[in-house]
Amino acid sequence: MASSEFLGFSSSTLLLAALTSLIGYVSVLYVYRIYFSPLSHIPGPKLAAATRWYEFYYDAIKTGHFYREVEQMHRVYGPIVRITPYEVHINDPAFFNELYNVTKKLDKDPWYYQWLDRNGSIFATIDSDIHKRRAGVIKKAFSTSSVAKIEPVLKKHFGTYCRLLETSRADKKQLNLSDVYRSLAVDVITDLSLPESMNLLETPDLGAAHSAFIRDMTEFSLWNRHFPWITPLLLKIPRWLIGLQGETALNVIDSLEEQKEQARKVIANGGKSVSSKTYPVIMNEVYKSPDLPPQDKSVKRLEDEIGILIGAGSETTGHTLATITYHVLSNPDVHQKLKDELRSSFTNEDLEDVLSYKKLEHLPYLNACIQEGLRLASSVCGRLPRINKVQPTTYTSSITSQSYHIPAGTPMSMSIRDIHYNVSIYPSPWDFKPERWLGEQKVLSERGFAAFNRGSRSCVGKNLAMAELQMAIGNLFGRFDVTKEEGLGRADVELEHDCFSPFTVRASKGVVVNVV
Ligand code: HEM
Repeated sequence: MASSEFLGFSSSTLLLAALTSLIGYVSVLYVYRIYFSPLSHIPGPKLAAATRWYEFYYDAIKTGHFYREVEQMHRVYGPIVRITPYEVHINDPAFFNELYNVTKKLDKDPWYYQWLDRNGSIFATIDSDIHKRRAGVIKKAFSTSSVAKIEPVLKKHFGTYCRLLETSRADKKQLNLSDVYRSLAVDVITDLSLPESMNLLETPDLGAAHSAFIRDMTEFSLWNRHFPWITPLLLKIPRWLIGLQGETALNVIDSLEEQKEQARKVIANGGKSVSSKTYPVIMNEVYKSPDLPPQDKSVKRLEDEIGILIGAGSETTGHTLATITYHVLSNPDVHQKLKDELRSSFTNEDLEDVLSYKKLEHLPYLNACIQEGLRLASSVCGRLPRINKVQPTTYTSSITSQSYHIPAGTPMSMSIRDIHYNVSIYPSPWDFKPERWLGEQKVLSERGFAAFNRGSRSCVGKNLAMAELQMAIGNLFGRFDVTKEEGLGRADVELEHDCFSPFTVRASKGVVVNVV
């Protein structure tokens, strides 16, 4: 047999046959997906309906730009669009409560939520029943009464934050609050949940390297969504080889290893606190919980939970705080009103010490600024796909009254940002207007508010987050005089890359301020 032949066929004949088969397969798939799929009646661009490579291009190659395509699809095709061969996206505030509530037991979409390779965390747990079991312990730790008990922990970390502001004032040195806010949130969440706290605000770079690591890892993970073998494979590559890729790749690997180490410590100590922590440490509580089976206490599952607590607890809070700070400093009237409220509500003696959230939670203007910041920041910008495994769903457009049948098993997603920027709920949605949350407009504004999502999969850290937002903004504007660094602009807080968390343009230096 000649080397260029196989079973009597020449190599060129074989190549032609392979090519013809491939073209045939792709054509049949295209025709099926566009004309015969159970989703073929849902409007949307044909290319997006034909192949997931469309999303891949904007999501992975263009780093989190698919959201822009989805927004454009809605402008062209209306409130429901087929954004991939398998998924529909809806932009209609009237449908939000139907999709995200406590009564319907919807699953999360495994394809979408696998991107961080944290599949054992409550965040990425797909099945609603397994989620209920796992989330119980963590929800208890963040209930209003539990957050009240950890006030001393908050005061300690916000004390460090206020000292940094004082030092910055004394040394006349600018402060990058984008980094400081993220690090502050990491210090709080790691103190509350891990055997060892990270104390990033006590490091020379105030945690800037950690913020960079979270961003690099999250952006890289977009590729993992499309090729879920990438992260597990990366973790098998020897450290020296990864080192050839540079510092960033090493930082990612080292931080992941550190999280694994913390999980091992929880197990090795049998869930007992070995540090000076006198309050229940969340991961210890998870490990000791009688409600969880042994498989829910493996190193990998604890490690997944730790990674998510750190990421979810810091990026969201950090981005929201940076957004509020930028907008308050950019609106002199708002800035003045906020300072007036804070400074007239406390004595000089009160203002010498860290203001606790218990003193701040009832101040109307402060909380209006926070609500408005949560809305504009929409710190979870990723779409949130849910699946009803059992029953089909009917979506009726609140605008055209047209109904669409969505088969059981279809991922259906909505984006919090779409609701928060809807003109019928929030007129001039791009403007920072704390007044929306006061007086008569408040009812409508609150009806649309979804920063922490709604229903059974809503944010478990909401109470902690609110306390942190109140303390960070209340202390900053109540106790310090701050000005914007020249050049600071809206792009420094605006969503550019949707990595589930909103990331700004890479060139941004963050929200840099002077304390005067
Ligand atoms: C401004 C701050 C925050 C915002 C805007 C926010 C927003 C959200 C949203 C929208 C979700 C739902 C995600 C989904 O449906 O897939 C969520 C889930 C979650 N958040 Fe937050 N979050 C914030 C702060 C925190 C903090 C401080 C923690 C710390 C514990 C935290 C931990 C979590 C966890 C663990 C989940 C997954 C919950 C589950 O699936 O049961 N978040 N958050």
